[in-house]
Amino acid sequence: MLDQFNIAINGAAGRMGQRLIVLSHEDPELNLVAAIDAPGSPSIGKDVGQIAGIGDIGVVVTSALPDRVDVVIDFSTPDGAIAISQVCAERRIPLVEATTGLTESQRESVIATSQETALVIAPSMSLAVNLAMKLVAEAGRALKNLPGGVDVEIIERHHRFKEDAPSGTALKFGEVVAQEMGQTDHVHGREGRSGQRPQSEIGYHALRTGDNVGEHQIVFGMMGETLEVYVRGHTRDSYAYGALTAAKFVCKQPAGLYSMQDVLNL
Ligand SMILES: NC(=O)C1=CN([C@@H]2O[C@H](COP(=O)(O)OP(=O)(O)OC[C@H]3O[C@@H](n4cnc5c(N)ncnc54)[C@H](OP(=O)(O)O)[C@@H]3O)[C@@H](O)[C@H]2O)C=CC1
Ligand SMILES: O=C(O)C1=N[C@H](C(=O)O)C[C@H](O)C1
Repeated sequence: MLDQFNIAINGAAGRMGQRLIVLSHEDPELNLVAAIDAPGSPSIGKDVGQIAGIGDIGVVVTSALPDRVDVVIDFSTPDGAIAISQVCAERRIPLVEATTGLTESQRESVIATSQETALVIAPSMSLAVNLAMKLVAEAGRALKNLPGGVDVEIIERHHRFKEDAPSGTALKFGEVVAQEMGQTDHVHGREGRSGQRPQSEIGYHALRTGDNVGEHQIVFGMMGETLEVYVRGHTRDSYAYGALTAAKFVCKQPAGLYSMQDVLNL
C-alpha cells in the first residue's frame, strides 16, 4: 500500500500549474485535492482538468485552500507566493515554493514560513539545472585564482510571456559563482562606452523569444579558451517532475528550509 499525499497546486491554471495538474493526477502517490488560482481569475469554478486539457477530474478551481491538504506547490506570482506561504505557515502545511521574481523582502517573508513548517524553495526544480549548479561551483573553485583572469557571463533564454528578468535561475547561478570566486558587481546588459571589463563583474543577459521553456548558459571566458556550462529545458515537465519530487520529500520533513540539492541528494 502506497503512502498517498493530498496535494494542492497554487497557480493551477497557469502554464506550469496545468502540467502539475496533469502529472499529479497521473501519480498514484498523489491525491490532487485542490487547484488554487488568483481571486477573480476566469478559471475559478471550472474543473481544472478541463483547463489542463485532460477533461473533468472533479477538482474545481478555487481561490482559497480547503482543509485536508498535506502539501502545497506554488507556481504563481510574487503576490500569490506571499499569500499562500502565509496560509501554509498558519496551518503548518509543507510548501514547495517555485515562483521567481520576488523582491528581497518578499523572499524573506516566504522563507519565514520555514519556522512553522517544511519549505523547499528553489528558482528551478529541474534536475539538470540543479546538477549544473554543482558543476558551476566546481568550475568557479578551480578557476578562482587563474593568473590571466576569468570573465563570467550568464545568458538566459525564456519565452516571451515571462515577466521577471533575469530569471531566478540565472541570479542563483550568479550567486553560486560569486560565492566561489568573489565577484561583487552584478551587471545587467551593457551598452555605450562601458569601458574595459573588470574581473569583479558577473554579466547577465536575458533573451525573451517565442515559447522557449528555459535555457541557461554560464560562460567562463579565459585568455585562449572558454568553458561553457549549458542547460536547456525541452519541456516544462522537467520543472514539474522536480516539483512533485520536492512535494513528496517536503511532506516527510520537520519544519525548516530545504533546497533542491537536499531533495535530489546532490
Ligand atoms: N522554480 C521552477 O522550476 C520554475 C519556476 N517558474 C516560475 O513560476 C511562476 C509561474 O510561471 P508560469 O506558470 O509560466 O506563469 P503563468 O502566468 O502561466 O501562471 C501563473 C498562474 O498564477 C495565477 N495567479 C496570479 N496571481 C495569483 C494569486 N494571487 N494566487 C494564486 N494564483 C495566482 C495566474 O492567474 P491569472 O493568469 O488569472 O493571473 C496564473 O494562472 C513564475 O514566477 C516562473 O518564473 C516557472 C517554471 C519553473
Ligand atoms: O518563467 C519560467 O518559465 C521559468 N522560470 C524560472 C526562472 O525564472 O528561473 C525557471 C525556469 O527557467 C522557467
